[in-house]
Amino acid sequence: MKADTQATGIPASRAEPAWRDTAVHVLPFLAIFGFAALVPMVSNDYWALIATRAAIYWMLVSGLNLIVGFAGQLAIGYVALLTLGAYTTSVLVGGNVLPPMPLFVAFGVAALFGAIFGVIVGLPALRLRTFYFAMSTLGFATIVTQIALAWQSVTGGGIGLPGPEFPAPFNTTKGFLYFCLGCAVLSTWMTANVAHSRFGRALIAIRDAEVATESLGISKPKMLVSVFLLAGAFAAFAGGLFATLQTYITPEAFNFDLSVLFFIAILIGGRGSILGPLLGTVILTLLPEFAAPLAAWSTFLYAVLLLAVVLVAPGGIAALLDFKNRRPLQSNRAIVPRPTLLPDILSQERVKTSIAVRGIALSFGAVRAIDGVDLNVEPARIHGLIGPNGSGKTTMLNVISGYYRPQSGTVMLGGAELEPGRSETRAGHGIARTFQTPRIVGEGSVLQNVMIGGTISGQGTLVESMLALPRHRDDERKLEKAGRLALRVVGLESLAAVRADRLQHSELRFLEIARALMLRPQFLMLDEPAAGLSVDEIARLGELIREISRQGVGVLLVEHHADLIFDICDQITVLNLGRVLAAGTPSEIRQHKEVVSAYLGG
Ligand SMILES: Nc1ncnc2c1ncn2[C@@H]1O[C@H](COP(=O)(O)OP(=O)(O)OP(=O)(O)O)[C@@H](O)[C@H]1O
Repeated sequence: MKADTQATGIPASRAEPAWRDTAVHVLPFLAIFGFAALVPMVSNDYWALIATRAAIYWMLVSGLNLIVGFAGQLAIGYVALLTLGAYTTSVLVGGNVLPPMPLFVAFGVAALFGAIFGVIVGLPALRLRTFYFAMSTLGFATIVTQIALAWQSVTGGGIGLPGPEFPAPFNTTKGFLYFCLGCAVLSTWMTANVAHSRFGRALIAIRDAEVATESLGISKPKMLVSVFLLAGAFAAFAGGLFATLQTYITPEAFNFDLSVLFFIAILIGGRGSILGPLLGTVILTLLPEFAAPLAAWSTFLYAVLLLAVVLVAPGGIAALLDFKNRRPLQSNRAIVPRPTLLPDILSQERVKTSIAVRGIALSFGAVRAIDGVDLNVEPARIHGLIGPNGSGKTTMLNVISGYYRPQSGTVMLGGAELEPGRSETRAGHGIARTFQTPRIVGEGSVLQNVMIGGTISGQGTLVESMLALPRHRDDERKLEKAGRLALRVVGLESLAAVRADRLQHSELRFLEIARALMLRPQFLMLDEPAAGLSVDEIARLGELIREISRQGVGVLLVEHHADLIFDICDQITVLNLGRVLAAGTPSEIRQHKEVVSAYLGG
């Protein structure tokens, strides 16, 4: 099992020997599960039952963690899926509706129901923002409980019904604990595999850098639906185990406190981690045992604990355990790109087509941001787009990259129109971009951030990643190799393992270029890449951009540094108040009277 001890959920460095890296990540899990396995030998049945409960809760939380901790979706009412699984298995095994079903078939059906309802509960996340989505999941939890109460002929209503019984050797306290521990180990392994895959990285990117995710061709709806399926199945399976543990279930067993426990376990554990939320689940399951007189106040206790964690360690348990990122970084770091390595990473297929922008107009209310602009981005050429603040440069870039839908005009690529307002389609056409304000996953390592750029090049499915099958391993090998190469190209390889939010602003700009290169782009659009860079860094950036274009890539460069623009561009378009003021070669633009007086200065 490969799992993390740091806040990102994904191992950052291979600098240490592989076995030591693996051991450091796996040992805490072995210790926790090993300790749980020893409980029946060193204690009584009561504590074995508590350990069983923690294992069942963790099975649910491990799936929910991908939704909350990784994808950042506030699914609070997940007790609904526990309830669904508990009633489905109990009803099917009990034969209330159909002839009694074999136990493990009933668990399979429950997991299937859980997957389907997991998507139904999750769908609002595609449209609703944060708290509205949280409310919708709570609403679902209430509906499920009400159905369990009202549908007496099947669920027994308020009186309830017996949970499914397990056959030997799992029909003893010890046997059932080991069965649940086995399920918990399996769910940890599967979710850790997802977390360490291109899917896990994409989920974190959806959470922290959604706009960048779209530019890399990652489909948020597809990603979210996949994890809703997975988490729903895990939660319903856990529900079946919960019903067995309870021996008899009534709707009151599935109260709001449980939903809060699952959710807070992830928050105090730390976003984007597996070990943190596992520890969070264990702590919250044990808490009422050690604070028995306060058991009725459990929600209050959870809230206090959450508040304490937010105040003392905002990154949760995972951040406390992230020792690697406490080491000080070398100061006076110089970024030294290696443009000569570019042929190894860029696509060798050269396109002859250009991006042709015709008659684009876009207003924001009364502000006419772009007013009938034409321009071409040609392969192997650098096209500079300059103009005063507010002249429409970034808006133009956003129209080409599909973030804005223009009110009129077209963006063509080799004779075919690029779909307006569909940014996630551009990566597939080989169009990459960077952002005026770097959009990165701060809690992710530099290498992970770059690997996110290659997400769509992977071949394996989510299920293959979950089970660590060969295509997943192959994808990871290739992505890591390409990521390290991209970092060498931009000169950041020595920072591969460092959390991205520890980087200097100039380093983030080069990091975004490395991420864009992972798409092996035919076109690269750079939004003020020299902003905040020193003179030396700008010179190196210029050389890098020039070499990128020499490799056949068409570059659109939005920039305020006139020296850089005139130094490296083949063609320049000057915008003013959303219109083309001038277009031509650098020497033509230098002599353009209006440009000189309006923008370059006398
Ligand atoms: N999302 C938006 N909503 C409303 N107005 C916007 C929006 N985006 C841009 N604008 C307006 O459109 C105009 C063009 O903005 P844009 O950011 O494209 O200019 P720019 O040339 O990139 O400026 P800068 O060099 O300062 O980045 C400005 O007046 C800006 O205020």
